[in-house]
Amino acid sequence: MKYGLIGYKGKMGNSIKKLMDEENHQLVYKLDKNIEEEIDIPQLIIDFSNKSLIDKVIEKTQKYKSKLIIGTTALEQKDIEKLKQISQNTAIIQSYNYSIGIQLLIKAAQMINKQTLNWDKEISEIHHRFKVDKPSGTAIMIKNSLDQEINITSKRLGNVFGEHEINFSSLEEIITIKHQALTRDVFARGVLKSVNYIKDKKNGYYTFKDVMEG
Ligand SMILES: NC(=O)C1=CN([C@@H]2O[C@H](COP(=O)(O)OP(=O)(O)OC[C@H]3O[C@@H](n4cnc5c(N)ncnc54)[C@H](O)[C@@H]3O)[C@@H](O)[C@H]2O)C=CC1
Ligand SMILES: O=C(O)C1=N[C@H](C(=O)O)C[C@H](O)C1
Repeated sequence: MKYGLIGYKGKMGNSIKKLMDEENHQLVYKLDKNIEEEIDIPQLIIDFSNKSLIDKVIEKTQKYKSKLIIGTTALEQKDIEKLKQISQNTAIIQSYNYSIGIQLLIKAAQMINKQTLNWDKEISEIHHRFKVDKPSGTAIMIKNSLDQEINITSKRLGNVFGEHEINFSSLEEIITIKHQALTRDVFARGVLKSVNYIKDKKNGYYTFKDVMEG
C-alpha cells in the first residue's frame, strides 16, 4: 500500500516505518518539522505527530482522498468531531493506544468495575521524560471506558515506553491490574494490524477495539 507518514522522524514514526518496510508498503508522502516530501499520492495517511498538526492531518487526508490511521494523543473533542465529519467520505481509525494488551486491560477493568461500583478506584501512568502531554491518552481512554470520574496520576521517568495501572479497593481488599509496554513496536504492530483492517473499508469512523474485534 502507498502510505504517508506524518511525524515520520519521531519515535513512533521510526518504529512504524520499520515495520511497514518489512511488509513492503511504500512510503510516498512524509511530513515532519520543516520538511514535507510528496513522491506519489498516498492511499493511507498514518499520523503519530502532535495535536497541533490535526488540521494539517485533516487537510492532507482530504487533499489525497486517503484513508487515515491516527495515534496522536491530547486531541480535543472538537478535533474528534472533525475526524468523524470527514469519516463520512473516508475510513478513519483513531486510538490513543494500538497495543492489544491495553484493549484486554480495558475489558478486564470493565468486568471488575461492574462488580465493584462502590469501591475506591485510581488510575496511574508512567511514561518517558520526553512525553509532552499529561495524563496519557490511554489513561483517559481507560477512565472513559469505566464511565465514571476516576483520579489519574502521572509520572514522567527516564525511557519508560508506557505503564498503566488501575487499583480497585474496598476497605478489606485491593485488586490491581497493570499493563507495561516493553517496546514501541507493540503499538506499531497494532498499526500494521489496522492497515490490514482499513484496506477494504470505504468510509466510517473506527477504533482499535473495532480492529481487534474485526
Ligand atoms: N496511539 C498509540 O498507540 C500511541 C500514541 N502515541 C502518541 O503519538 C504521538 C507521537 O509520539 P512520539 O513518536 O513518541 O513523539 P515524538 O516527539 O518522538 O514524534 C513526534 C514527531 O512529530 C513531529 N512534530 C511535532 N510537532 C510538529 C509540527 N508542529 N510540525 C511538524 N512536525 C511536528 C516531531 O518533529 C516528531 O518527529 C504522541 O501524541 C504520543 O502520545 C505514542 C505511542 C503510541
Ligand atoms: O507518548 C507515548 O509514548 C505514548 N502515548 C500514548 C498515550 O498517551 O497513551 C500511548 C502509549 O502509552 C505511549
